Amino acid sequence: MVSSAPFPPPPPRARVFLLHNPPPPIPSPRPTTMGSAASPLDAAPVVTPSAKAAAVTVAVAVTVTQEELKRVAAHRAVEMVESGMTLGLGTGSTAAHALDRLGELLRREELRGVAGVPTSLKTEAHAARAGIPMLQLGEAPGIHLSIDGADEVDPELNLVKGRGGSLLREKMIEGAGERFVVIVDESKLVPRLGCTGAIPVEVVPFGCLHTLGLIRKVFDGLPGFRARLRTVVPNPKASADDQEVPFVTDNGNYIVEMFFDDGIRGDLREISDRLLHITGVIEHGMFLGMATEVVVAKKDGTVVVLHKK
Ligand SMILES: O=C[C@H](O)[C@H](O)[C@H](O)COP(=O)(O)O
Repeated sequence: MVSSAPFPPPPPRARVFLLHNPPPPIPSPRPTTMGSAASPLDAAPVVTPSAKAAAVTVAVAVTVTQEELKRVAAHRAVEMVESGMTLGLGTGSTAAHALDRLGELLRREELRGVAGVPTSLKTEAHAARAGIPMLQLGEAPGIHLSIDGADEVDPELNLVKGRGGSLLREKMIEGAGERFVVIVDESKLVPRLGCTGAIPVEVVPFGCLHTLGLIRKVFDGLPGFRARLRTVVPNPKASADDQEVPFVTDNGNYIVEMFFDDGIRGDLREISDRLLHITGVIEHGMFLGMATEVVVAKKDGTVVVLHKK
């Protein structure tokens, strides 16, 4: 169990802060209801109640984007990295900020002797550009800490991952480490997994439509449940008539997307077992009980760290 925290429905993806001139002071870190340190957004000052009043007369709109919130969460997680650590390197737009920050700290020699195990080919290429030394899974004696984004985080810190298609390597690497720190902006907090989009399932290409049928049977009769094979248009400049083809993961597999009206309900571990029991299913994107910490960058300018209980 985790401490109670508000898990509202997804909010708008940008926030307008009203600033006065001169900007209000950055508040010092303060404890939160989750008992962890809060940090100010380093991209935009936090508006204090008195600043809000002043803003009525002299207002300058500054938009703190979702991208900036991702960066703030990523930088906070990288503060947990120590020299000599082996890291699981996550995949996605939030994890990309962590890669850039790690590269920067290694270049400045504020971190030394750090190596990363990449969770996708894309991350491998990004980490190489950032100058992060890399190891393959199994080469490292152990993974001290993994840092990765998530598509959704529920109140128990269960996750949906893999909407970018990288769930299998992520689960292998992040499940092998001592700590798994998830980095998200506030919009990723949900009351139930599957509220905001698909829960992906990686399947072998052979007989994929047969496997799709078996996955549908797990949720037989559930109102609103839908499942489909993820497809892509091979050439982005293709005409509307061009055939879509299955999306192929780094492992040469396909992805089935499961959709639920208002999220997935029931015993998630039992549902996980039933899915994994299907021959043809390789792994699914529910990461149950794996996250040890979740760093949440909030629109109000604070960063909250939720801990697994
Ligand atoms: O396959 C993709 C990964 O699981 C990502 O960690 C996840 O989709 C979150 O990505 P982003 O940080 O871009 O929202």
